[in-house]
Amino acid sequence: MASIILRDVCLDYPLYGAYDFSLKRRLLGRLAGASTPTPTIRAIDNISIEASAGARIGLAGPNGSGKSTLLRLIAGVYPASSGHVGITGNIVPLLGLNAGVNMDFVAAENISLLLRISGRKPTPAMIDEIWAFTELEERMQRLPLRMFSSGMLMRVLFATATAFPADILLLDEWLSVVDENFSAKAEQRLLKLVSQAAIVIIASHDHDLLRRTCTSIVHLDRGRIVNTVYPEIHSAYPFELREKRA
Ligand SMILES: Nc1ncnc2c1ncn2[C@@H]1O[C@H](COP(=O)(O)OP(=O)(O)OP(=O)(O)O)[C@@H](O)[C@H]1O
Repeated sequence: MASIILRDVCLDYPLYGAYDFSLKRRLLGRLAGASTPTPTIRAIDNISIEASAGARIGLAGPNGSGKSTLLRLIAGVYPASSGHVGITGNIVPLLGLNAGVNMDFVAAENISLLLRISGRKPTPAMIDEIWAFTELEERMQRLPLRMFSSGMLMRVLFATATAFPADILLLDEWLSVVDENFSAKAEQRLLKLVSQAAIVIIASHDHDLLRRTCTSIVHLDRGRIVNTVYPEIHSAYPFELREKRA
């Protein structure tokens, strides 16, 4: 049974390069007996959330409030700095372009890589099916991803990430660069994935979208939960995928 338990979770990003970390300065500091802790920024500050099957959670809040970081933490991209994180179920994170890909590898290799990261053993048939969904020319399978336009890249990543059902689906900025034709097809595939997933978490600036689709909306500010509201009417289906970003 899918579940998410976050208890008193904090996440600090190290701020490499934001200060003077020259070797000379650090050596002098060491000689003088001073310790030089890496400065950090607290992006997630003491957050507790529990979700079980059926939960549709919206994350709202101004730019920099921690929505994307929280999704990445749940996806396991970043470890928590403190607190307890308990996740049961397989996660499909749709967290934007480039996550987990190597732009110098050819498209087919990247599809294999992404499938392996998500715990599957890629077969030629799987890769062919994913490629067919992209509707890109056959020859492009053997080109490095850096030669793809952003829309083409999005097609490959989307087709791969949504190829298998998820227990937990995480949605951040998504689909904004895909052209009209692909978008309708992608929307159908995503709606199917949303309806099959036990838990869905959506980060968005579109409050109408969140009210229509979520069982609860968590408002964040500076990494903290300000409040949680429970919209009375929601539906897992009629959802507009083109988010309005602030
Ligand atoms: N890789 C990083 N390194 C250091 N700090 C980061 C990094 N990513 C995000 N931050 C900081 O963490 C905080 C939360 O950022 P995050 O991207 O999670 O916010 P957000 O709510 O998703 O914002 P937006 O609505 O603009 O997408 C911000 O203060 C941001 O500057």
